[in-house]
Amino acid sequence: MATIELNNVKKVFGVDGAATEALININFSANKGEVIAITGPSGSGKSTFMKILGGILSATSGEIMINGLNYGDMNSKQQSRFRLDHIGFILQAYNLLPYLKVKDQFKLVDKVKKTGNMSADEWKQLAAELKVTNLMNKYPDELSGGQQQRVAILRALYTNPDIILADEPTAALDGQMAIKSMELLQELAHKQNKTVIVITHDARLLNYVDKNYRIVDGQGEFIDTDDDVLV
Ligand SMILES: Nc1ncnc2c1ncn2[C@@H]1O[C@H](COP(=O)(O)OP(=O)(O)OP(=O)(O)O)[C@@H](O)[C@H]1O
Repeated sequence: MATIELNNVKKVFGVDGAATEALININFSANKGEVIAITGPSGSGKSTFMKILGGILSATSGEIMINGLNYGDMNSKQQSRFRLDHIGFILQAYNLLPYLKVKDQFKLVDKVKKTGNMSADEWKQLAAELKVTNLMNKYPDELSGGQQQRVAILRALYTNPDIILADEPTAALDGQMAIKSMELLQELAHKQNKTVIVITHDARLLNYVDKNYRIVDGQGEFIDTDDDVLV
């Protein structure tokens, strides 16, 4: 069974004359243990696709199945709980809370999700790998973009999600750290059987993915990962 399945998904923003068809007819599936790149030109629908996948945005029509459950059948409370338990988001805006020091971002997670998070040892080890150990007493606005992005990766992985949705997770990182982060995501998929879906414009990262789902003008298809068509 696929972990994620989208059938005939459509998303229209606005109404009548002002309507934008961001996604026209999306059919997509992802399995456990896979890293899938989402590529395509600017404005083609990639972020919209990712938001629908993560339940941040609802589809205009179509079916979204995650871990065998129909997302559309859940009420908003069930959807929030499902997201917390199963999905790790690494978004462009880093989703760190501005009024909390880095270390307190994790304490907050412990309050809302009391079980199943990383152990203290796992957390320390990953923090060291991502080079964020010495940033724990800082507020997000005291960090560079790359530092915020690395903390956001740690924060997203802290809950041990089985699905990781990342919107350009390496955009603010230097080359070496970008590769290291992709290796980390690939390892999580291949060794821990997680599903990793990554929007990227960076051709180098295609070396770390199993499939490339390309979206153009709201329509998507799987293409060969050797075709490094990104824009
Ligand atoms: N909240 C919104 N309201 C109205 N239109 C929107 C909204 N969000 C996105 N769109 C439109 O939907 C289309 C797809 O946008 P989307 O952000 O998904 O593209 P993208 O492929 O992620 O682009 P980029 O690579 O530049 O981030 C665009 O035409 C965009 O203007």
